[in-house]
This record gives sequence, structure tokens and C-alpha cells, in this order.
Amino acid sequence: MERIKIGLLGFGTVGQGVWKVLGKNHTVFEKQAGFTFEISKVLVNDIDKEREIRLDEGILTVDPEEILEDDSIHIVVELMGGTDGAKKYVEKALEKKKHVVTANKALLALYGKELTAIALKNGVQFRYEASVAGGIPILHSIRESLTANRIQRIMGIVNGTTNYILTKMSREGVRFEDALEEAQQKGYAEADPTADVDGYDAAHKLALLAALGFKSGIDFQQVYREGIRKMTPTDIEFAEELGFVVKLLAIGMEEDGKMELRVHPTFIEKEHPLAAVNDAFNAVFVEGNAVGELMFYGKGAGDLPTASAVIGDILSIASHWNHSSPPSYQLDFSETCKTIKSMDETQTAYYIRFMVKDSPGVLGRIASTFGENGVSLSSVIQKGVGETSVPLVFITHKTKEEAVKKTIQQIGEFDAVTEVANLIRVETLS
Ligand SMILES: NC(=O)C1=CN([C@@H]2O[C@H](COP(=O)(O)OP(=O)(O)OC[C@H]3O[C@@H](n4cnc5c(N)ncnc54)[C@H](OP(=O)(O)O)[C@@H]3O)[C@@H](O)[C@H]2O)C=CC1
Ligand SMILES: N[C@@H](CC=O)C(=O)O
Repeated sequence: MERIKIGLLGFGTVGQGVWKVLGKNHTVFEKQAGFTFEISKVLVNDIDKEREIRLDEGILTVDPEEILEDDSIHIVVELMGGTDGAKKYVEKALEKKKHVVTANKALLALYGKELTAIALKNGVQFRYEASVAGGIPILHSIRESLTANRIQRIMGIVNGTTNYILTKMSREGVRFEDALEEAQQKGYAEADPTADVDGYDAAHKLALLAALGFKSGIDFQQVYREGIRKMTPTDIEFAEELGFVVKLLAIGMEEDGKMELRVHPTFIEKEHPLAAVNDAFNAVFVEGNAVGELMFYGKGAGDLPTASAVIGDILSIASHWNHSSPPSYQLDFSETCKTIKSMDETQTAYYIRFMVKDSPGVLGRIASTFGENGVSLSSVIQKGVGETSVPLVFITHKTKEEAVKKTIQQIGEFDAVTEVANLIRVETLS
């Protein structure tokens, strides 16, 4: 049986996952693909580092040229993360006419268009199913299975680390720092976890989903992004009391050629299908004009689920091995980017928490200011009578963000208001 040699760039959580799954299921792959697969070289930073899997001497290297210049290696799998080094190596691999598989959403969101063009020029495949939602086959589904639709909405929990942190904080009252450390130990977090916590990772994934779903180019800088650092135990308790759970949502919509692309912590009703998605699980809700509403659910991070998607890509490449023109599996990176709406134009409901001096008439004055700006309210909660500064919480009905910001600015100037403590968007089912 012919042997396909693979060079791995990176042997961390996902790289070792790929090694394990290839070892575990290799007979199935051989039968299915008609090839044997061998990981012949693995690039790392530090050969002597303690790892769960110890490789035979000679496989690990710190020299990328041992993979990129080796003509017997046909597939390069980039699992090192980061953008600069990864871009340089992926570019070179494609120029050397090697197929490339990557799980690196940051790389794709910033340089996907360029790399796709190089792959096309060299007649090789460039695949990245693992880059969005780990083990969930979401890119393939949108790209292939849902192609008969005009996709109108994509909304999901696409970052396992933040979902793990929010689940632990809400259910077990675990501190933010402790929950993050657990997520890092489990291999969910990026090498620099600010990418998770500050919403960059989810924004990279949303950019890719939008490119594919809404058939647009990507301008990553225009994706609105907020992370979960501002989530306090106080806001999580209010969410619970008001019948909501907090999730970091990636929301994309397209209408009349205009896209809305935003990532932010969101209150969703407990009955919402995404409310039941906990720990490092991901879920992506897709709405198409023929199929209606769909929801994809599964493990969005971790060694084996991510390896499942990476190896799926390797097997797809193998299934077209001797074809003269392999299918172009490209996102629509080549298209120009559709207009992206500003946040001021966005319409949603809001949770707003002020800290106020508990004096007569404060609540009435604040409520009237909302009314004067055309923002109608659906709930109000005041806590801790008689204290010097107490929380006063409002939930608005759906309204334009511009009006909400203007109202908050006016209220923030009242003497009785000591702090505009938080603003969190609310997505409802209706
Ligand atoms: N973890 C997850 O659940 C998921 C991760 N991804 C993506 O997969 C990729 C890999 O993630 P993950 O496995 O978690 O990352 P890790 O940090 O666990 O592993 C990174 C690996 O790459 C090596 N590496 C990093 N930079 C260099 C460099 N400049 N030169 C040589 N080797 C280098 C590291 O070497 P050394 O071992 O010596 O430190 C390590 O082996 C990332 O793009 C990530 O976004 C995608 C989906 C899920
Ligand atoms: N750090 C990412 C890993 C998968 O993409 C996450 O937490 O989702």
C-alpha cells in the first residue's frame, strides 16, 4: 500500500491528539483511503520538553526546513498556532506543492485570502475544518451541505475556554482566574489565553463563518469584539434571578448585502437552545432560507475532538490523491467584504446595571430618562436599601444601540449615580 508522509508543525494539545487518533484508528483509515499514513517529522520549539507522548529519536526537530524541504513529505499539518511563523511555514509548504491542513483560525482570519491564492496557484489543497468549533463539522456543512441556501443568520458559542469559565462561574461560583487555569490545564485555551478571554478567538471564528456563510471577504478589524473579563459574580447572580444565563456569543446576520458581525457576552433566556451548552462544548445555530433553523453541537476544543477534524481533512486530501485537479476547498476569501453595520445601528435588548445612592426619586428620574430617549423597559430590580451605593438593574426591550448609549451617558452624569457598572446585550427567542 502506498504511504503518505505527513509533517506536523507543532506537537502540543492538538498535535498529540492527531498522533493518538492516527495510532488508534489507523487500520480504518488505511482501509478507507487505500494508503498508510506516517507522521515522519514533527516540529517543536523545545525537543526536551516533558510531553504525554514520547516520540522516537529523530522524529522531533526544531528545524522547519527538515519538513518543508523534504520532498517525501506530501502533507504539512500546521498545529503550532500564532500568525507570523505559521504564515511563513504554511506559505513555503504550499509553494513546495505540499497540501496543508491547519487548525489556526487566527492565521486564516488574517491571511486566509493570501494563502488560498498560493494554494490555488500551486494546485494543492488547503483545508481547515478544525479551525472553527473543533470537532463539529461546521465548515464542511456550510460549504457543501447547505449550499442550496442563502444563509441569513449564524449564531453560536464557538470558544470552549470562555464557555468553560462562564459555566464554572455560574454553576459552582468558581473564581474567574481559577476557572481559566482549569481550562488551560485541560488544553482548551490558546497559548496566550487573552485570545480566548478577550474574544479574539471567537471573532476569528465568526469571521470565517461569515466568509463562508454570507459569501463575503473578511475584514477582521471590523468584527465587533468584547470579551468576558467584565463578567462579575454580581451580574451572573442578576442573570440567574432574571431567568437568563450568560454566554459569549458570536453573532452574524446578513440582510440586503449588509452584515452584522459581533462577539460579546450575552444574556440568553434559560429556555434558549444555546443556554444548555455548557463546559467546553460549542454549538452553532444556522438559519438558511430553505432549510430553516439548524443547530450543530459538540466538543469545540481539546485534543481528540480537534484531531478528529484535522484527520478528516487529511483523509479528504487522500481521497483525491491521484486526481489531476483536486477540488478547490476554499472559503470565499476572494470576494470583496460586504458592508459591516456599525454597532450603533444594531438592535437588541440590554441589561444595564448602575450603582446608585439610594435616595428618593432616583429610580423615577433614571426610568424617565430611558423613556425620553425612546428606550422602553421590561424589568427593573433594585437591591440593598439604605446602603451608600446599591445596584439598580434595568432590562430594556429591543432597541437601537445608539439610543441606549446616549441614555447611559446622560444617566451616568446624575449625582446619585456612582457608576455605570455594566452593559450586557440580551438575545431573546421572540
Ligand atoms: N487546543 C484546542 O483545543 C484547539 C486548538 N486549535 C488551534 O490549533 C493550534 C494548536 O493548538 P494547541 O495544540 O492547543 O497549541 P499548543 O500550545 O498546545 O502547542 C503548540 C505546539 O507548537 C509548537 N510551536 C509553537 N510555536 C512554534 C515555533 N515557532 N516553532 C516550532 N514549534 C512551535 C510548540 O512547541 P513546544 O512543544 O516545544 O512548546 C507546541 O508543540 C492553534 O492554532 C490553535 O488555535 C484549534 C482548535 C482547538
Ligand atoms: N482556545 C479555543 C480552542 C479551540 O478553538 C477554544 O477555547 O475554543
